[in-house]
Amino acid sequence: MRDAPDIKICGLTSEDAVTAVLGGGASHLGFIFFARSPRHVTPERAGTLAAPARGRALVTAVTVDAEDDELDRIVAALEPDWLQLHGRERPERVHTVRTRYGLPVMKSFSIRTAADLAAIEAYADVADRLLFDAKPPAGAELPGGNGVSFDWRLLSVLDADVDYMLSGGLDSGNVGEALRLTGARGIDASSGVESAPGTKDPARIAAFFEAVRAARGEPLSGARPT
Ligand SMILES: O=C(O)c1ccccc1NCC(=O)[C@H](O)[C@H](O)COP(=O)(O)O
Repeated sequence: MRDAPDIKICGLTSEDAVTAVLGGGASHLGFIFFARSPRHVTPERAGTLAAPARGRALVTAVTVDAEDDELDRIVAALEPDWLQLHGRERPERVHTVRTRYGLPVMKSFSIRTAADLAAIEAYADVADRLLFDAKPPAGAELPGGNGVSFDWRLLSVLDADVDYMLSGGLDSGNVGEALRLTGARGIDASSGVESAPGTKDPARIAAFFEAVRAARGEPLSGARPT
């Protein structure tokens, strides 16, 4: 059987959500630093929320075309394990960020068609991991967290050694199919585990982890032998 996929739950804004995500067994917690997002948190608030995750899951700071001074504040207050660059950062910028902070960088790509995958080649030597998200719908305010999926079959052309997280509209109802189709080594969800934009729902979070376990043929947490 494949290794269990990394699971990142993104856009955490409350202690209850952090507890639910850690309880589910997330490998990564994501905090959003983008003022227009309903999931935006300050670096200081993210640092407080992330405290219980230390040593249990990797803390990821999600930024969008951030300048050095903003990244300096985030890194100082949050001490993230990963930086996720979710804007239009060019390979040179990814390299600069990675070198400046000495942290691994996950670079996001907006995917709608096969042609959108051509961009990844230029990042092969500068990004530690890729994240494939759906291209935002026309008129969307946010570059991520839109709850829309792309055609996962597009990823079948990738070499097996391309390390990526799959995101975009994942929820408990479709994550099993997404894993089956892509074999992704990492998955990322945000709005699919919310009851309203920016409000994570512990029951939906639990259902998401159960769906991943079910897809892997693992015992469900409610059905484990005592
Ligand atoms: O989630 C946001 O509000 C957001 C805002 C600005 C940049 C990135 C953002 N999210 C990044 C993520 O990694 C999300 O988890 C990813 O886009 C998937 O979101 P969803 O489709 O809602 O599951």
